[in-house]
Amino acid sequence: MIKVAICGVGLIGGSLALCLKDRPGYHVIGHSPNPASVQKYLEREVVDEATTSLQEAVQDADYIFLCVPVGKLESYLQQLKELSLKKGCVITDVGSTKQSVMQSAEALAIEDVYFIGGHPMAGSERSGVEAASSHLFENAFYVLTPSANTPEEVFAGLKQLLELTRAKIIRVDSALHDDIVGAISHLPHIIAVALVNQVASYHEQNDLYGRLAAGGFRDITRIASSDPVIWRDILTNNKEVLLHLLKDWQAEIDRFVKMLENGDGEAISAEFERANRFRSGLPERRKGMITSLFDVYVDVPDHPGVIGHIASELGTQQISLSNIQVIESREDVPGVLRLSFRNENDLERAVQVLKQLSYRVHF
Ligand SMILES: NC(=O)C1=CN([C@@H]2O[C@H](COP(=O)(O)OP(=O)(O)OC[C@H]3O[C@@H](n4cnc5c(N)ncnc54)[C@H](O)[C@@H]3O)[C@@H](O)[C@H]2O)C=CC1
Ligand SMILES: O=C(O)C(=O)Cc1ccc(O)cc1
Repeated sequence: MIKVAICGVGLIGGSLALCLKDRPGYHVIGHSPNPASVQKYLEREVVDEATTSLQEAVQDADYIFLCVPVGKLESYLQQLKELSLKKGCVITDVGSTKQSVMQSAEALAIEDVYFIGGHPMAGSERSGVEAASSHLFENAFYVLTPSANTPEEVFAGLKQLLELTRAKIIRVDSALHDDIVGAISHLPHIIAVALVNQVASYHEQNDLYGRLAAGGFRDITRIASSDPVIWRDILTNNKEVLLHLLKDWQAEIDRFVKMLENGDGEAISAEFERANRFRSGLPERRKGMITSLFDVYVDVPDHPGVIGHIASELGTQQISLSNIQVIESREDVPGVLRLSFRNENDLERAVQVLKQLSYRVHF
C-alpha cells in the first residue's frame, strides 16, 4: 500500500487526492489543523481518511504533498523536520513559485527524506476543495524541480505517481521556472487585477462602466477573481522577477503611449499583427495558465430558448457540459455563449453537433 499524505486539501490538494483515491494500492490521508476543514474533506469524500494531527497524517507516508499557500511551505518543512517520517519518504509541494521552497528544503535537509519541488501548471481562479476535480491536470504540464542530489530512482518514483493525474511531467530548473511562470502567469494576474481596479474606480463615479463591461473585459480579467491569500504569497515570493517584469511592462505601456501621441496607426497595427502571430502559434486549448479548459464560443441569436435548445441537443447526444456562460448579454444584439466541456472528445463532438445545427462556433 502506498500512503499519500496531502496537507491542505483545497483546489490543488483536493484534485490530486481525487486522482489517487480509489486506486487499488493507494491510501490518501488529508491534513488540516482546522477541524471544520477535516470534516469537509471527509464529507466530500475526496480523501480516504483525514486528521488534524500532522504527525498522524505523515506517519508511514511514502509521499507527502504540501498543497498550502506558498508562504506556509517553509513552516510546514520545519514542522516535518521535527516529526518522525518514514525512511526514504518523498516530500513535494505544488506551489506556484519554486526557488524559495527549494532553498528552504535544502537548508533544512531532513535526514533520509527527499524533497522534490513541484508545480502543476493547471488550475483556475476558483479555490477550495469544492472546486477540486480529478480532471484538473489532464494534458497540463506538471513541473518538477529536483535538486542536484535527488537520486534518479526517487525522481522516477514521484514521476510515476504523478502520471496518474494524466499530466505531462517535465523537469525544469527552479530559477528558470520562476522567470517563465512570472511572465506567463504572475504578471498577467497583476495586470488583470490592476485593470479591474482601474475600471472599478471609474465605475464608482458612473455605474455605466460596470454595466457595459462584457466580452473582452471579462475574458482578460477572469483571473482577477483568484484567491487573495494564495496570490499575495505568490507575488511576494517572486518579488525580484516580478519587479523586473513590471519594468518591462512599463516600457511596453510607454511604447503604446508614444504610438498614440504620435498618431502612429501603422505601429499600432504592427503590434496587433505581431501579437496575433505569436498567439496563433501557441498550443491550443492547453489547460490552466490563462487559457481555459475545453471551451468553445458559439454565436447565438437573441431569442428566448436558445440556450435550452443547445443544452438539450447536446444532452440528447450524451455530451455533458461542465459550464455554460452568456458572455455578451446586450439585449439588442446576438450574444456569445461559452460552453465548457470536461475533455477534448466531448468538445469535438459538441462542435460537430453545433455545426450541424448551423451555429457559428469559434475557439
Ligand atoms: N489556484 C491555482 O490555480 C493553482 C495553485 N497552485 C498552488 O497550489 C497551492 C494551493 O493553492 P490552491 O489549492 O489553489 O488553494 P486553496 O485555497 O484551494 O487550498 C489551500 C489549502 O491550504 C489550506 N491552508 C491555508 N492556509 C493554511 C495554513 N496556514 N495551514 C494549513 N493549511 C492551510 C486551506 O485550508 C486549503 O485546504 C498554492 O501554493 C498555490 O500557489 C498551483 C497551481 C495552480
Ligand atoms: O486560471 C488560470 O488560467 C491560471 O493561470 C491558473 C493557475 C494559477 C496558478 C498557477 O500556479 C497555475 C495556474
